[in-house]
Amino acid sequence: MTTFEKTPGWLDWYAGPSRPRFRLPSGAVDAHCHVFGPGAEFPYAPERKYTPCDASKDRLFALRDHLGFARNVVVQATCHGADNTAMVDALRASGGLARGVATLRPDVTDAQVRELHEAGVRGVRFNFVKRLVDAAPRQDLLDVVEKIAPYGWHVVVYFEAADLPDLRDFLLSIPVPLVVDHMGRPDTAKDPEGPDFGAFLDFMRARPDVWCKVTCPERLSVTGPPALGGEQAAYRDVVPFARRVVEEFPDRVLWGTDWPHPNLTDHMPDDGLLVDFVPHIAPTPALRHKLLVDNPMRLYWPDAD
Ligand SMILES: O=C(O)c1cc(C(=O)O)oc(=O)c1
Repeated sequence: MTTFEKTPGWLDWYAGPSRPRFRLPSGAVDAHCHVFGPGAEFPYAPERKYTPCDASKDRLFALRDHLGFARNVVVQATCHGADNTAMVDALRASGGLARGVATLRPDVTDAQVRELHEAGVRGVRFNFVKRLVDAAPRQDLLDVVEKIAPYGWHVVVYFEAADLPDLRDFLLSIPVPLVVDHMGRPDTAKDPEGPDFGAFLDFMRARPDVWCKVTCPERLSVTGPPALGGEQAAYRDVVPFARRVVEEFPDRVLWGTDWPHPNLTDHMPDDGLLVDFVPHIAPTPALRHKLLVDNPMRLYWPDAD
């Protein structure tokens, strides 16, 4: 049995989250969350940039039920590299209530992609955040796209706002739908109406199949206050950014908890209070239903009734 020592300063997920005041619509999907290990069963990858606390599928499913979600989309975390075993184990244990996003190397075989598809994987993640992964050659990424395209998968992309100008043309050349993590990580100290976030909105306008996760206020907020201690006005500086995206692109936005919140250094949010953030960025019941139910179902469970 392998034991792992957490990265110094690692913040564990919040035990005992509150029950959200905002009642999620029936059938809501937590469209961005992860499992970590447990490391003794599913060892962390040698090439990882951090070693997390364990965050098992059982904990994830308990949180799903506690918060009032019906389904999860489990995104492969970089601490597991391209070994998708823990994520796939969660999908298989979910009874069809979880879909997945994998990390793949260009030498993946068609049989392996098919097996992942059968387990519930519907996307592949390309990570351009330098603190999380070593850069992959673009040709390798295009080779992966060629393998997944026949299965109707999409590409989830994670990048920092400063890297968008360099990545834009490459990303827009990828011939399958794109899903951007965490709004392309805007600098929320800047003006949401300014040129930097404008460049991100332009990127979304460039193709009708670019989607956006309006997630991670706890990561993007500069001024807080944190979602702790019953705070109902958490992360207010992030609201105008997320709301702009939700209002302009109501049919291609997704939301998720990001549990178990890798690499936070300031505080670990109460996930119940994070759910209470949603009505601030999606102010009407119709927008919330698209964000939490219709959109993720169209992308991840298109054949469900
Ligand atoms: O896969 C990960 O390691 C990862 C990390 C972060 C982050 O550190 O920002 O965010 C994510 O959504 C996923």
